[in-house]
Amino acid sequence: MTSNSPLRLGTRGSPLALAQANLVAAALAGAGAHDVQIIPVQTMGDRVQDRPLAEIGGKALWTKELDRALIEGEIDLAVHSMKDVETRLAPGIALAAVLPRADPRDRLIGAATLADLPAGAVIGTSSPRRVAQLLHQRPDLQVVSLRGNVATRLQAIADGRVAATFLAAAGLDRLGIEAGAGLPLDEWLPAAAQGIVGMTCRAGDTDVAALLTMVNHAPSFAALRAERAVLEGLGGSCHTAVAAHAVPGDVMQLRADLFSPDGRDRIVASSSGSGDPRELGLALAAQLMARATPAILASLEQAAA
Ligand SMILES: NCc1[nH]cc(CCC(=O)O)c1CC(=O)O
Repeated sequence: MTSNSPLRLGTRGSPLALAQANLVAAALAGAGAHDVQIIPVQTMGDRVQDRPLAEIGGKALWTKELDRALIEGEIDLAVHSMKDVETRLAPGIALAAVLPRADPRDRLIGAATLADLPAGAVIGTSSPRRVAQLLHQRPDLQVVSLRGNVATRLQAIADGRVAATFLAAAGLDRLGIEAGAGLPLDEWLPAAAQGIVGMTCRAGDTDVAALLTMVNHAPSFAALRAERAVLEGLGGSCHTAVAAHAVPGDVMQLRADLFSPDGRDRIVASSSGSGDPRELGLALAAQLMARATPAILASLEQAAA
């Protein structure tokens, strides 16, 4: 990058991804980088919409093409929903900054509360975490796979194909869609990193890294590191039914729930500390692992395979 060439920002092409890219471009403009070119890149995750993410190869589907575009110098930074970014970054890729976290909660669409769902109702979601959390509280419900972008999933409710679904509040808010009821954090934890938009660049690209550091929101980055460390410690992937949420501060509060895939077993753990967020997350993962049931251990082994 030279000072008079545009900064090329790579993003997925979905409406949500583009909204997030625009937020990053606005933040960069605030830091003096006014010449930002947004470059949509199609990923495998966007192309294959009819099968669960866990089945078609996991989170790397969202990032691989953007990673390649970075490494090959087609773009200077990439913007990601951090919840979709694998725990281990690809070689040569660095996570440089995050925006201030948006609402981290899941929203239930189709009913005001989980208790309001009629017995046996059909719920659409393809997230192993949401399936397990739901069945833990409501084993009577039926779950069917439902993928696609936010609009597709809302349409499934409108069409009556499912009675309810879950969407991240952050995504709905960024798209300006008012729908659903936020699930309280004390009853329903979100995915690690939910609501956090991150910026990656080539490792060693000090010019871009310095610019991104100017827009970084340090408390959200700290929360992200703790939550991602929970996944790291579990060897977690998008197959794993795990939820984690950190509240940053002088003393960070971290909670995580780990479920068996059928939702029958749930391990809850929490901790707080003022040290390294990653160490806090790894320690919490160790606590969870020490108490994991046979069904949970089997699902973690399967996810790692
Ligand atoms: N898995 C798709 C995905 N990745 C990030 C978000 C929402 C935005 C965010 O969490 O920052 C969503 C949609 C959803 O789960 O409803």
